[in-house]
Amino acid sequence: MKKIATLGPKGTFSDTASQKYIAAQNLSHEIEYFDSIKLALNAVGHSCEIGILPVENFSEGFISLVLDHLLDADLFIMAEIRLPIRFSLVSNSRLKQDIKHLFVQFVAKGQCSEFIGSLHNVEVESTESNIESLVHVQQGQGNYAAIVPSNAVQFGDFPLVLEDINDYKNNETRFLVFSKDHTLAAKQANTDYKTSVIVMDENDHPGFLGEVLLSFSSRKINLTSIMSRPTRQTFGKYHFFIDFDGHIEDKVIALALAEIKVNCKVKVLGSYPKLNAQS
Ligand SMILES: O=C(O)C(=O)Cc1ccccc1
Repeated sequence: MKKIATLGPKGTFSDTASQKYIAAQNLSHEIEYFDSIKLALNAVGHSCEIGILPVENFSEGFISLVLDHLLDADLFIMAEIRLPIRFSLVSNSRLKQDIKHLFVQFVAKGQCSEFIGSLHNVEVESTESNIESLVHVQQGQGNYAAIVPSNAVQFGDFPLVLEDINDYKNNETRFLVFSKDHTLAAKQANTDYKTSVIVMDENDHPGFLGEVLLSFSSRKINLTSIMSRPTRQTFGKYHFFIDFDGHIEDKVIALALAEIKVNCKVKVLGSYPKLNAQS
């Protein structure tokens, strides 16, 4: 049976995103859970055909670990998934002020930073997944607490449950569906597409970014995000992750990319249906 690699264990937001994708696409894939985002990414094209991992939170921005993996790995983006994200705090203590040790997944930390800032004299420990945080409290001492997906806890599970502790009420995370297979799905009519590329300035030259942006703006191509990541070779050199509206097979997009390729290396990560929050 074909497999999807995601961040485990069962019950993580990545699991929820994977289940959502399986249902929407009517897939019969089995989910294989990994202990970290990195391990799940590494499994794509090996034990699993597909990987589904978080890439961007609407308040915190991109998860660098995932972007950096895309630089080196030969992965293709097949789809995006958007998921509403709500966090609760659970604790074995009855009172918030009795909490001494907090477990929080490293992506969740930034999304609940105001709440975490309201805790005093608490040791904060990063975890790999929100369910790992939950398990620490289920198995741990009285003064332990964890930030967990709200749908992972039920009334009465813990002496203390504080709901909706995320900094922004309409919190959302975007997940990407990755594969090693670069075959583009046939472009559907009446579907809005988005394309992701990495632009690398091979021969560092003045005006590089301005030229790239002009190739898009002069053709009225709408950029939806631009993000720089250090090349990790030397200070001051960056790769640019650029998302824009349109499909790689659209004439204007092909022309823009051909122009950019004259001076820069371009890695196309994929063209996939663009989602809105309700999708
Ligand atoms: O740990 C999880 O549940 C994940 O899937 C990672 C994550 C963390 C915070 C927001 C979205 C996804």
